[in-house]
Amino acid sequence: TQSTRPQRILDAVQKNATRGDPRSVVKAIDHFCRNKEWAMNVGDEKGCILDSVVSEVNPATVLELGTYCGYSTVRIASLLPPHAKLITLEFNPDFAAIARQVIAWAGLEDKVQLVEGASGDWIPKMKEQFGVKTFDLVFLDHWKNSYLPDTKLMEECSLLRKGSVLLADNVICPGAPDYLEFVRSSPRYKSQYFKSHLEYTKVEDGLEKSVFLG
Ligand SMILES: Oc1cc(-c2ccc(F)cc2)cc2cccnc12
Ligand SMILES: [Mg+2]
Repeated sequence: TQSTRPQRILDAVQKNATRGDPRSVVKAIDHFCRNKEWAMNVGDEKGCILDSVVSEVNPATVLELGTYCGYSTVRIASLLPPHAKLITLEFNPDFAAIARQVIAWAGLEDKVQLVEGASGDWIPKMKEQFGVKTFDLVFLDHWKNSYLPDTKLMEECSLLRKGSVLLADNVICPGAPDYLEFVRSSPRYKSQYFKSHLEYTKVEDGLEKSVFLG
């Protein structure tokens, strides 16, 4: 039977990465996607910026919107302090099934809760379902036209506190113009653009870091 690209990414991890070693999982996926098949992981260049923001925030609670194969989930979770929690939402069940196995291979299942479904449905349930009060860090990496509505929804659900950090991937390519306009013009956010490149390419892309001011 024909395999899918996420399946081939998982195979590359299971063949080339060491169980329980998150950095080797990240390296194996980057090597596969740079040399064999492009895939929409945040990648190593933007991934280093992600790592620096995670380390700076040192979050106890993280929400990731858009798991795909779990590449950024593994990058983030590998940097979290002992009792910190990462909740990652994935709409596509096939992606979620692969991501669970990638996260398990990295040995990070205790730090990660992967939830299948639509962000718009799950964001209002975060408090009651997962006992989350607020998120210290949110990584937006799902459908670009969901960035803005989901951000407004997180505000409405009081899931952001003074100092919560939003980090958004792909603000240039594919682009999230309405989101960028909002966080850059709103008095309730302090925004900063980190120029980079679309994963595994020379095309411009970047991450937008926005601190919620309360
Ligand atoms: O990092 C990403 C990249 C792309 C993308 C796809 C095709 C292109 F030609 C260029 C960029 C899509 C994403 C969708 C969701 C989360 N991240 C994405
Ligand atoms: Mg992305």
